[in-house]
Amino acid sequence: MEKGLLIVLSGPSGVGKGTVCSVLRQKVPELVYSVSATTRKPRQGEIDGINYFFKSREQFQEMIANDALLEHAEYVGNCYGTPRDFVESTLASGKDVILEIEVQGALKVKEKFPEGVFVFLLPPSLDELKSRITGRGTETQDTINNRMTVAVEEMSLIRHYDYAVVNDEIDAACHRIQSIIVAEHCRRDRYYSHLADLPAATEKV
Ligand SMILES: Nc1nc2c(ncn2[C@@H]2O[C@H](COP(=O)(O)OP(=O)(O)O)[C@@H](O)[C@H]2O)c(=O)[nH]1
Ligand SMILES: Nc1ncnc2c1ncn2[C@@H]1O[C@H](COP(=O)(O)OP(=O)(O)O)[C@@H](O)[C@H]1O
Repeated sequence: MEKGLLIVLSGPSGVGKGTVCSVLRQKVPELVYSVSATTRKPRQGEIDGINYFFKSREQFQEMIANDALLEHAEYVGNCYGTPRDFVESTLASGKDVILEIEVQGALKVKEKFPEGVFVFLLPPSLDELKSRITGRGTETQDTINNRMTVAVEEMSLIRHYDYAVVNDEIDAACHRIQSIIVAEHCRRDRYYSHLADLPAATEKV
């Protein structure tokens, strides 16, 4: 069976990754979202196992020691990581998986899955980024400042990505990502055996 596509979506805090991902999941229900582990405290309304697997530092270290994470990174004082088994088994079953992760983790995934599709979500401007993260109302002023500093560093790594998508309008950004997924499937179809009868078919013409 063909493996599914691994789609990695990164972008600075507040750019709209979570929002775009949840709209994308409604539009493309067959796309499987990987739930990360984190040591960050749950925000109001976040549910363990749905938004994240919320872990203590000790539990997170244990996951690392057991090689249970495909990648992990520290981001503004908290640890985040992608559970390995879920991603590998879902891809092996032929389904597409989307990871919503920061840049350091994405670059580690790229080493292991160079065939992955790496998409960077950009804000229309830095001013708009700051007003989105402030408007969300989940972070203290200190955290917002730290995240803005990290955002600028992160954006300098965009050259490692295959695609840049500006999140000006949510639906337009989702549409662009859907187009990327369709295009990547078409690109990979060049190699796969389900087209094996094509030469025979063309010979007949
Ligand atoms: N490396 C890595 N980063 C992750 C993972 N899960 C989430 N992140 C990233 O960690 C950063 C902080 O996430 P979070 O605290 O939820 O803040 P938010 O993305 O601004 O809502 C974001 O850039 C996430 O994309 C993961 O499994 N691995
Ligand atoms: N295209 C957009 N236009 C305006 N606001 C947006 C857009 N995308 C996301 N937002 C808002 O920006 C804030 C941050 O979005 P969120 O998805 O939490 O970002 P991230 O997951 O990248 O940190 C939220 O309040 C969200 O409603």
